[in-house]
Amino acid sequence: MVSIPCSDTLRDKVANAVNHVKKYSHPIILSYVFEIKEKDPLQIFSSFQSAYAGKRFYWATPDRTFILCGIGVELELTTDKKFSNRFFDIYSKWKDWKEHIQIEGAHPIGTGPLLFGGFSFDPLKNANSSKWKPFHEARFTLPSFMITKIGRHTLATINRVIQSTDDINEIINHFNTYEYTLKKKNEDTNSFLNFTIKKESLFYKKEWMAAVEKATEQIKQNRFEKVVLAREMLLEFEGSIDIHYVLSMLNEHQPNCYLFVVENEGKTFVGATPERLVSKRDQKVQSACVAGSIKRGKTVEADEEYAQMLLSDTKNIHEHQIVVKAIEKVFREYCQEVQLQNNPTILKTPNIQHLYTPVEGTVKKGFTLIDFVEKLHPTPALGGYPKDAALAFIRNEEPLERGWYAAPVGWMDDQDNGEFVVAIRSGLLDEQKAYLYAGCGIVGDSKPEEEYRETEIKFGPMQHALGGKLNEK
Ligand SMILES: C=C(O[C@H]1C=CC=C(C(=O)O)[C@@H]1O)C(=O)O
Ligand SMILES: [Mg+2]
Repeated sequence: MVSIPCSDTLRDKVANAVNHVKKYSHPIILSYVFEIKEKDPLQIFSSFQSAYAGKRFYWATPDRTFILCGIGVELELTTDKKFSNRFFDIYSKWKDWKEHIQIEGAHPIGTGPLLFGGFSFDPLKNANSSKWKPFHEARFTLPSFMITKIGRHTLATINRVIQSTDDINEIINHFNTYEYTLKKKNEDTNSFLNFTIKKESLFYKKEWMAAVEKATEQIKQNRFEKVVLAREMLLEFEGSIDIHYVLSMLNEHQPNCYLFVVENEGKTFVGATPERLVSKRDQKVQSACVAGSIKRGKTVEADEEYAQMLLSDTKNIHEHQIVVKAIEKVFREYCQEVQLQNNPTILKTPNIQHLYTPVEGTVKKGFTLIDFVEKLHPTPALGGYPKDAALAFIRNEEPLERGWYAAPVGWMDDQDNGEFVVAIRSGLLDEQKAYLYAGCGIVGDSKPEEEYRETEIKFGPMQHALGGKLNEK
């Protein structure tokens, strides 16, 4: 098992890093990666609750074979730039840092210095509240330390940003202390539901239904083809929401979904989304078209019947194909080879089933992960088509601030590997309040009542994780 080197070697590495800082007049990220005894990342997440609450993140893939748990904030990159600039501003800030990174230890993808964070859905939406303010138009953090679970392997990363004025002994101490903490820490971390829903508020039902009606009329007049309209639900609690409880519930009850948690001081953005925006590993990029929905059946037979109905439903196929067309276009432009199947299959989550078309490609030279994020966001599964007309409609008609809901959330490393999901089936937790979000794709033959019912199903996973009801199937 590899470890932090003995103090003499570590002292040499740190001295080297300090020299680099002096030579280039730029701080450096020194990153140590080593394998540790198998640990449960959920336990790690919660065992740092008291000392690091507000400074953690969590990420798990749908099959849970790749998990990240970040603790502490070593570096924070934010931007309040509008439009696409929010993507490129973050990218260029990270690019500056990439010249000043030193990694020690074998570091498979998903270990070493990586940023975790996300982007706003639409910087042009007027914010009437300060609800999402600390999240900025984009915010990414480099954790002080991180656990990466890859299959059965558990790896630890300890990061330190070294400034020219830093004391060598203090830096060495940083690595030794975190190494000790990571290897030893193993508290009992069971948590129980000790908060209860006091009040549930749904806003603007009439206005939302009217917006759906208006959208279908404009679609029929060919102003645009599709728009995604979302709703907000506010839950108020007796007692403080325990994020470890919420995350454990999502982990257990939302298989087949990505899990993400972004803590930002007093606020936490959390969700269990089935939808990948883009993943890039070396030159391979993958995305997924997830749009078109139907409920789960109570029996295997009923469930299959619903799946077959969805696969042949013209309204849902249309809703889905608009997404396929848009994602395919980006892949054809940025990739040299593109693979996608002709017909959608079914993606089932415990609450709902979706039409699903995965897309894969080999990236053309010169295009980066952020190029894909920028170009894809929002896909017509979250915004609509054409993009600008749909966004303008959402901005004017949707009675809520999306913040980071339906926007890209994920991670990226220093070698341009990373993955972003679209942050749906999610909520913003703010002390004793939780704001939940759910939307649906509106096309010409959408019926407001049916779309409303679809959003009710989509609120289900977060409502349940917060101690509320699990939508009956
Ligand atoms: C916008 C959401 O779902 C999207 C993703 C899958 C299916 C969708 C649909 O069928 O309408 C939506 O496009 C949401 O869950 O908040
Ligand atoms: Mg739909």
